Amino acid sequence: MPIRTAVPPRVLTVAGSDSGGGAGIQADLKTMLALGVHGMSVLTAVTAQNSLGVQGTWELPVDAVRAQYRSVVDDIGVQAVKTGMLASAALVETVAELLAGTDAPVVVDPVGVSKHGDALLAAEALDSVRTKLLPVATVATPNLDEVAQLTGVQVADEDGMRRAAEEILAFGPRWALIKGGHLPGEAVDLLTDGSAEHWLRAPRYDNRHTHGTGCTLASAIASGLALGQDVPTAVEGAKAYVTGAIRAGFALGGGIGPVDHGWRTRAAD
Ligand SMILES: Nc1ncnc2c1ncn2[C@@H]1O[C@H](COP(=O)(O)OP(=O)(O)O)[C@@H](O)[C@H]1O
Ligand SMILES: Cc1ncc(COP(=O)(O)O)c(N)n1
Repeated sequence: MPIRTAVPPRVLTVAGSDSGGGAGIQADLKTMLALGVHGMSVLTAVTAQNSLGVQGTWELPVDAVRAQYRSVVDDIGVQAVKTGMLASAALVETVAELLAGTDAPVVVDPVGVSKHGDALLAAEALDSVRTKLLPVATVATPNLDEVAQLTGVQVADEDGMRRAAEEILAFGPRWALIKGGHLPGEAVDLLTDGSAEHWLRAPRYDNRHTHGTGCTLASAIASGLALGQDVPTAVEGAKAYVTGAIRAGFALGGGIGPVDHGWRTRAAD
């Protein structure tokens, strides 16, 4: 077999580790593999986590985050970046400062609380997310709890999603993707840059195994951007991927199981 010379686009996730393998760094790298890009990681925190909740969290020192980022960017290079759990104000500010220096598109998933209600971001870090991290985002992907934390807007319907998007865009990201996964009915998300409005609709699967949906969606968007897609195309492809992964979610553990990142390669059963 000839030695391959072409290289895939490279995508970097800056996020926390989920020992259960459903969310965080693990979800991000699995998504990237499934979507045909080379995934790389800057670890910000380690969680002891499973389908029942988060049993422990350990943050990495800011120097360890800076060093990982420099190792990846200075040698291998990145075509897109995704951020997830950043844990503390110091880590949010360090990551925002590093990303201010990249030309690559940045997808910010402003992770606040896990599906089980465990805090993944210190309350005093919210202001750094608003003023330092969101301004460097190409796309910000808050869920409705994160919208409430960041803007105070309580979304109950699609008009509320529009209001939420305006408030998120005011912090400076180029696009806002407001995820309506926590509303009843269809799984509806709103993508907007303040002028164009794209509504993404998918059937809601009555599947409680949704651990990692937000991480998966944001990593899939970053993968699409690295492959050269524009933002609406990357978001549309990511929505289709996460919808399939939710539909195929695994009943692992005694609580909320993970989505199936490999659903496209697994035979239907
Ligand atoms: N039960 C479900 N069926 C289909 N899509 C869903 C379901 N729950 C969430 N989604 C979709 O999954 C993606 C992640 O949304 P959400 O669960 O709100 O994010 P997070 O994981 O950050 O809380 C969104 O596109 C949302 O519409
Ligand atoms: C390390 C880490 N990062 C992110 C999430 C959010 O994922 P979810 O909202 O699906 O619990 C998580 N639970 N753990």
